[in-house]
Amino acid sequence: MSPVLSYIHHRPYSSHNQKDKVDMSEFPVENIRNFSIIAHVDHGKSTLADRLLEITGRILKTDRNKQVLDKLQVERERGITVKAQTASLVHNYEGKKYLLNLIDTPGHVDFSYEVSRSLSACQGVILVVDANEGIQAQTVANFFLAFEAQLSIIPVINKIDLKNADPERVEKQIAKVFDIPQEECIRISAKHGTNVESVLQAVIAKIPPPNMKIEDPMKALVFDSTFDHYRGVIANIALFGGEVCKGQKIVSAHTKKSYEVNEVGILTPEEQPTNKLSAGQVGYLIAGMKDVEEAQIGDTFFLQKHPVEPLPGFKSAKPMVFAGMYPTDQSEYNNLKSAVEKLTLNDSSVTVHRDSSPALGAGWRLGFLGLLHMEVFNQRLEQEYNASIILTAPTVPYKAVLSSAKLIKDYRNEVITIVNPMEFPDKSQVSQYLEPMVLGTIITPDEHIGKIMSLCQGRRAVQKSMVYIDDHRVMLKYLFPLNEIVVDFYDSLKSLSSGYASFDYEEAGYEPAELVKMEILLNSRSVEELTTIVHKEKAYSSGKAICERLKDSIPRQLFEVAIQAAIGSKIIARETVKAYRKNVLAKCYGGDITRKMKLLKRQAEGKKKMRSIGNVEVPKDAFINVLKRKPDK
Ligand SMILES: Nc1nc2c(ncn2[C@@H]2O[C@H](COP(=O)(O)OP(=O)(O)OP(=O)(O)O)[C@@H](O)[C@H]2O)c(=O)[nH]1
Repeated sequence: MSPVLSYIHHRPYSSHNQKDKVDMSEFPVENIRNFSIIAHVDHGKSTLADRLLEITGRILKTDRNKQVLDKLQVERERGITVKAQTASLVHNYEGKKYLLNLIDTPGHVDFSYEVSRSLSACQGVILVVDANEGIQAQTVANFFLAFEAQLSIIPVINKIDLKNADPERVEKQIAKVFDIPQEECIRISAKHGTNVESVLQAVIAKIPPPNMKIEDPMKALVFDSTFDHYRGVIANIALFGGEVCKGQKIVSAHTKKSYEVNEVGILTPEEQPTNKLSAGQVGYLIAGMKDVEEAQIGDTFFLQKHPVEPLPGFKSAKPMVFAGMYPTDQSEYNNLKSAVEKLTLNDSSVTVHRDSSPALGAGWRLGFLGLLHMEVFNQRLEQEYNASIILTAPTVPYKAVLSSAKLIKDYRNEVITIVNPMEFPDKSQVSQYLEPMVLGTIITPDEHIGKIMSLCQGRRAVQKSMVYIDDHRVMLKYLFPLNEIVVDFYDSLKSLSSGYASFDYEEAGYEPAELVKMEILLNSRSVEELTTIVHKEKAYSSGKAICERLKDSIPRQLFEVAIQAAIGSKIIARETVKAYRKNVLAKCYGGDITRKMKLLKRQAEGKKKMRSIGNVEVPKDAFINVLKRKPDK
């Protein structure tokens, strides 16, 4: 982390905040607005949020404060928002003072679950669209989330300063796809601050104040929660009625446990304690909860003396991608366990189940929202907890309808879900396998349609619709088997379209499929991390490709290594790595002992990054690389 980043990371907000304490008593409900900014990745949501924070005096106009709402190190490095953050802003308009609660939302397709939960605390959204790129797949997905939640939508065309900006064309797209009149669009440059003030005015004028009453019993919706080592769980809440203050006894509708409130306050975006939070307001609450499970997202808190009907929660996040995770060295198990526990405290969308395997020892089977989510989690474990891990091939949740003979023997449910390829039931016990499907939206300039259609066909997808959103851009809908898009579909799509096509997807149930378990063998020993469930039609090509790629990633050893792909006892592909000995001392003529020692030490360190399968040594990072197909060109 650069010194500037570390400054932001640890002390995100300047002392400017201290002078500017927000007095909550100044804000009756009609002067409150709760809103989110939604957009396709990179269309400028965080930049706009920063500008809004600046205009309202929450942060200073310096480069150091750039993208204040993107707090995690991975977010800064990857330039994506992973976790939603909240900030309360004060703004004067037409002689009145308003409290504007901005709830930041992540933009990537993997995190659309976070978007929908942020929206539940809002009455309106700012829909940001890039003036050059126009409407993209996530713009469409996010628009419909907001539309279905019946929120007011303020369309904003950003980056009008760009040379190729064409705000008029984007306004026409918005009118066509979303049925929003062109003249409602606000043209801005978030980067330069141009016209950003009118966005704030639109928030006040067009988004209704929350329709909630202080006289009603206290009802607080938990829309996010984080864990702090000193203070326990910090729950972000939106008050749908009544008031809550320090010292009161509250109850969780979900766990039925009661707590005494230690602190309430608003986020500016750092925590600022207040005397109380009232109906319509958004803020945080601390009540001695030790575990994020105690403040589940979607839960309702109420006062012990005044029980209420809980608010409708959200659908809980459904993991779409599963992988096994094991410590490279079993003696590291306990350290890794505590790192996984700490990380999942702040990311309740990861599911964790203990797992063990004869080859890899004790570990976990983790469920993620998507592959990016999995990579971000992995990166955080390595960066923040210095953990060294082995990840197995990601798999999607398949289902199997067990045949009656098998059912009678095991007293089991008729349909089982398989998240671990090692537990894939044999064909003889199954009457039907099912695979998860998704409905994908692709938006692309029309010159790439041909290549994209053949990419989709190659992924067993079925086209559902094709609509022109303007003269040159097309929106395609396809039904995909989830397995076909999980690993590298997005990379291929980007590379085929020179980066211009965008993609988003939603769940679309299950369909029958011919599935088989494919094992990879190294000198006849199965490599558990590479065992996958594949479609029968794809087994040969995928087995062949994995063997070829493994051949490139396995260094030559003292003996010959046979790499094979097998379905049951049938070998479907084979490659061979010829024997060879790498003599690291070969370059070391003469008798410089310290240099020899150095080279041997380096070789030993290299070996630590290897995993032995039987007597074959495989570099650890070979596993995930081997599974990634090369982007189709
Ligand atoms: N020229 C120009 N660039 C902009 C403008 N607004 C944002 N950008 C740039 O666009 C890129 C993406 O902006 P972000 O604000 O990080 O985008 P985002 O939508 O928050 O991205 P996610 O958080 O990953 O969803 C950055 O390099 C910004 O500097 C603008 O008005 N004009």
